Amino acid sequence: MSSDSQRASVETHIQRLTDVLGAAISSRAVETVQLSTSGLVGRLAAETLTAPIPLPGFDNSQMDGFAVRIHDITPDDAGRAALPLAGAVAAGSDHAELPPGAAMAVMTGAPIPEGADLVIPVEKTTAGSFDHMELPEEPEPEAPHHRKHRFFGYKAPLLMSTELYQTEPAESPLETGTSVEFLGLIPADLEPGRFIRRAGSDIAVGDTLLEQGMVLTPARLGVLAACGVTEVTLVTRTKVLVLSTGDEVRTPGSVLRPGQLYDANSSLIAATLETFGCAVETARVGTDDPSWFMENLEALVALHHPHVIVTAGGISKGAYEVVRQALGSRGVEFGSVAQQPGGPQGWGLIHVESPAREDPPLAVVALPGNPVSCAVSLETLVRPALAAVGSVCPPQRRVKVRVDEQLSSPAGLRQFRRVRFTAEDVVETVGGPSSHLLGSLAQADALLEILEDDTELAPGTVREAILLTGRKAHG
Ligand SMILES: Nc1nc2c(c(=O)[nH]1)N[C@H]1C(S)=C(S)[C@@H](COP(=O)(O)OP(=O)(O)OC[C@H]3O[C@@H](n4cnc5c(N)ncnc54)[C@H](O)[C@@H]3O)O[C@H]1N2
Ligand code: MOO
Repeated sequence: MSSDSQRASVETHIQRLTDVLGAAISSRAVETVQLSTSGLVGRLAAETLTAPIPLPGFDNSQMDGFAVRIHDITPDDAGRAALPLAGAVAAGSDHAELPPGAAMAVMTGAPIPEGADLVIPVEKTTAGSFDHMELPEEPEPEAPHHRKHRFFGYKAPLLMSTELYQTEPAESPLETGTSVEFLGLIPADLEPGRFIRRAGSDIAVGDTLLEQGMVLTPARLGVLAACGVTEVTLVTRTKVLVLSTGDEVRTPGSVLRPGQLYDANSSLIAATLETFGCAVETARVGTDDPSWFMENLEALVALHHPHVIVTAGGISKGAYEVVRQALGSRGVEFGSVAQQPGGPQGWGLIHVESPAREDPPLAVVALPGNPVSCAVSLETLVRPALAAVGSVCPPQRRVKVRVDEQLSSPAGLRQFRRVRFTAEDVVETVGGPSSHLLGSLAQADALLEILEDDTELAPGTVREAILLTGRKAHG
C-alpha cells in the first residue's frame, strides 16, 4: 500500500520495517575483535566461548587472617586457642606449606598454604588486626611471579605487643616460639573450607563464558578478561548509512545563505542509531536531482557497504522530493503512517550494484525531513523493528504518566507529544505538536502517547509515555 489516502497503523509500519530490516541483516558477517577495544558492550557474540582457566585460579584466602588445620585447634570454653606462627603469605605469593601444628598469616587473595583447611580472620585474634604489625618486605619488582612467602616471628608475645618483625627464612620457623592467640571461636569458625575461595568454584575450566547470540555486558567482558581471553568473535554490527538530503541543508560550520539551515538530522539520527547498536556512517546528499542522488548513493554504498540506508527528507508531496523520486521506482514504497509527527514514511529493499557487496539486498528506511519527525519515527517505528529482528537494539522504555493539563489530539492519528517530568510520574508538555520544534524535543524526557481515538485528555489523565534515549523517569 502506498496511497496516502490510507494511513497504515503504527503496528503495520513496524511490521513492514521488521520485514525489510530482517531481509537485509539476517545473515551478517562475524569479526574478531580485541577485548581491549572500546564500545563492546551491547555487541553480540558470534561463537560459544569456554573458560580456558578456572576462576578462582587457585585456592585463596577470602580474608586477611590465619590459615590453619582444623584438627590443630581445640578452643577452650571461652573460644580461645593458640598456635605457633609459621610465616606470612601475601597476595601474589607462590606456593607455601603450612607446617604441622602451626598457623600462617594469609592476606586476602593469597594462595592457601598447602595443608591448611580453613582461614580464621585476624579479627578473631587478640591483636584484632595487622595494622601495627611489621609485615615482610615486598618482593623485588622485576620478578613478581617469583614472590615468596616469608617466614617471620613475633617479638613475643604477638598479641600483647602486636609488633611483627620479619626474619630471614628460618630453618625451623617454629623455633621463634611466637604464637597467634585466637579468641571467641565458635563451631562455625572452624568449618572445613571456611574463608577459602576454592579454585574453579566460580568458573570451572570448560564452563561457557559466552554463547552464540549472547549480548556482551560489562560483567561478561570482565569474566572474559579474568579468564585471560584477549579476543572475541562478534556478529558484525548492523551497518547503517544515514543520508540527509535537501538542497537547503548545510553542514554545521559552513556559512548559511538566506533560506538555508544547518543539518540537524545527520547528528540526531546517527546518535540515535548508535544507541540502537548500529555502526553508523553519515553523508549529506545535497541534491534535488534523483539521478545524481542515485549516483551518490551507489558510490557511498560501494564505500561503506551498509546493510541499511536511512534517509531523511525528500519524501512528502513537494515538487522536489528527491528520495521519493529516486527510490520510488526501485522498489521502495512511500506512504503515510497514522502517527504525528512522523506521518510520511518510506520502506523497502533495493539492490545496488557494488562489486564488494553480495546479497542480501539493502534495506531502505526513508524518514521525513523534519528533525522531530525523524526522532519520533526512530523511537516509535525503527526501534521496535530493529529490536524484533534479533539485533542488540534495546526495546522501548515505557512508563505510565499523569498529564496535568488539557490536551487535544486529532482523531485517527497516534500523537506523540514531547513531555518532561515535573514530579514523579507527572508530566507537562514541552512545546506544541509541530515537528520542527527541535528545541522542545531537546528539553523533553519522554514522548506522551495519545492513541488514535483519544481526542480529548482532561487534566489528571494517566497515559503511557516512551522515555527518550538518555532520559530517565523522574525520581
Ligand atoms: N502538501 C503536503 N505537505 C506536507 C505534508 C503533506 O502530507 N502534504 N506532510 C508534511 C509532513 S507531516 C512532513 S513530516 C514533511 C515531510 O517532508 P519531507 O520528508 O519531504 O522533508 P523535507 O521537505 O525535505 O523537509 C521537511 C522540513 O525539514 C527540514 N529539514 C530537512 N532536512 C533537514 C536536516 N537535515 N536538518 C534540519 N532540518 C531539516 C526542511 O528544511 C523542512 O523544513 O512534509 C510536510 N509537508
Ligand atoms: O508527520 Mo510530520 O512528521 O508531522 O511533520
